[in-house]
Parts: sequence; structure tokens; C-alpha cells
Amino acid sequence: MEDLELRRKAVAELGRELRSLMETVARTETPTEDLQELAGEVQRLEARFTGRRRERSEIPGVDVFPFGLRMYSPATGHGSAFAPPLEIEETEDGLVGRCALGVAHEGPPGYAHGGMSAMLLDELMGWACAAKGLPAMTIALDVRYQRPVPVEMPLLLRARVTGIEGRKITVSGSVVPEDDPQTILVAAEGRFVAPDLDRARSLFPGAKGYQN
Ligand SMILES: CCCCCCCCCCCCCC(=O)SCCNC(=O)CCNC(=O)[C@H](O)C(C)(C)COP(=O)(O)OP(=O)(O)OC[C@H]1O[C@@H](n2cnc3c(N)ncnc32)[C@H](O)[C@@H]1OP(=O)(O)O
Repeated sequence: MEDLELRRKAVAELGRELRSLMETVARTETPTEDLQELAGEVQRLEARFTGRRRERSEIPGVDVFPFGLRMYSPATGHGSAFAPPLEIEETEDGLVGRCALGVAHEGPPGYAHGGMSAMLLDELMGWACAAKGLPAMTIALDVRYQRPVPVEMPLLLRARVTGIEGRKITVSGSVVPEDDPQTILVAAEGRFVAPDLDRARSLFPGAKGYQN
């Protein structure tokens, strides 16, 4: 069997180059004829991905699901062109995530798109549930945007489970500047539900962790 760590490294390297490309594209003011030529080159590059494509519900071979690694997650995935990617660490008081957003994640000029903050919080809050042994899905997310989130600024995200009632979990989260953690840019409250085994099996037929 192919070395999994080697493959994860290759996936992450490709992801890093794609993120860099996305940022270059979002910032470029290069002449129009260059853009037209580059689009053709990217199309030719895409045609070189000739290997097997995974099925819609198939878990990527590099992942560990539901408790571990999602390499193509748009929030945490090192293989994702879209992810910052968010780096997560477990602390005594819940989870802490670190990242900086780029111009490719912009909403208002110079500031992050609100959907990015919501997505990153949603993901981190979801991982906070998994860290309690309850891999769960979001059923409600209330996001308060208190200050705009500058792009290219190191950010600290926090997620803490505040209550567990059977399979229902409540989680709070925030985004702050890493160098000014008292200033809350975004605050969130979320409700999550850990699907029961039957529901999880039907939702994620490709997940070995839920099968007999
Ligand atoms: C799970 C796996 C993933 C983990 C990956 C690792 C972490 C990655 C982190 C990534 C994070 C990314 C996160 C994402 O992006 S998750 C993606 C966005 N979220 C969804 O798509 C979830 C859609 N909802 C559902 O599929 C079902 O509702 C689920 C599966 C969650 C529960 O269906 P299930 O059949 O299992 O539950 P139940 O019917 O037995 O109900 C149980 C209890 O819950 C209450 N209730 C249920 N639903 C709702 C609702 N919508 N509103 C209000 N309440 C609701 C219900 O009243 C009952 O309460 P009670 O009567 O007992 O008091």
C-alpha cells in the first residue's frame, strides 16, 4: 500500500500551491491577453489529473473520518485551495484555531467575507463537539459581526462546548486578532446534534467508522 504520510504531504503541497495561485489571481492586474492565455494553461493542467475520481460520498483515502482529518475541508484542509487553512489546537478551555485570511477570502475591500468567519467558526465549533466524543452536525448558528475582520491579519478563533443534553450540544465561539485577543471581531453561538448511528450510517455510507 502507498505510504499514507507521503500522500498527505503531496496533497498538502498541491494545496499550498493552489492557495498561492488563488491569491495571485485575486490580486493580479496583469493584461487581459495574459489572463486569456493563463486560462488555457490552467485548463491543460486540469486535464493532467487522469487518475480515478472518488465517488460523491466516498471518504478521501487520506482522511480519518469522523474523528480525525479532513484534508480537503474548506476550513481546515491542507489540501484545499480555499482553506486558510485553520490550524487547531486543543486547550483546557476548548479548541483554539489559528489562521490568516487572504484577499481571495475578501468581502468588503480589505476585510474578510462574513461567510468565511461563519464557516471557520462552524468548523471549529464542530470539532469542539468531536473533541468531546460527539461528532455532530450544525443545526443552528448565530453569528454576530462586531468588527470587520481584516485580511492578512493573524487571527485566533476559540470554540468551547457550553452544554450537552443527550445528542444535542451547545457551543460558543469567537474570532479575535491574535495580537489583541480582548477585541472580539465575531462572536457565535451554535447548536449541534450528533446523529444517531442509523442516521449516521445512512448519511455517510462511505465512513468505515460508522459501519458494523
Ligand atoms: C457527524 C459527523 C460529522 C463530524 C465530522 C467531524 C467534525 C468536523 C467538523 C465540521 C463541522 C461542520 C459542520 C457542518 O457544516 S454540518 C452541515 C450543516 N448541517 C446539516 O446539514 C445538518 C442537517 N440536519 C440533519 O441532517 C439532522 O437534523 C441531524 C442529522 C443533525 C439530526 O438528525 P437525527 O435524526 O440524528 O436527530 P433526531 O431527529 O433524532 O433529533 C435529535 C434531537 O435533535 C433535535 N433536532 C434534530 N435536528 C434538528 C434541527 N435541524 N433543528 C432543531 N432541532 C433539531 C430534535 O428535535 C431532537 O431533540 P429532542 O426531541 O430529543 O429534544
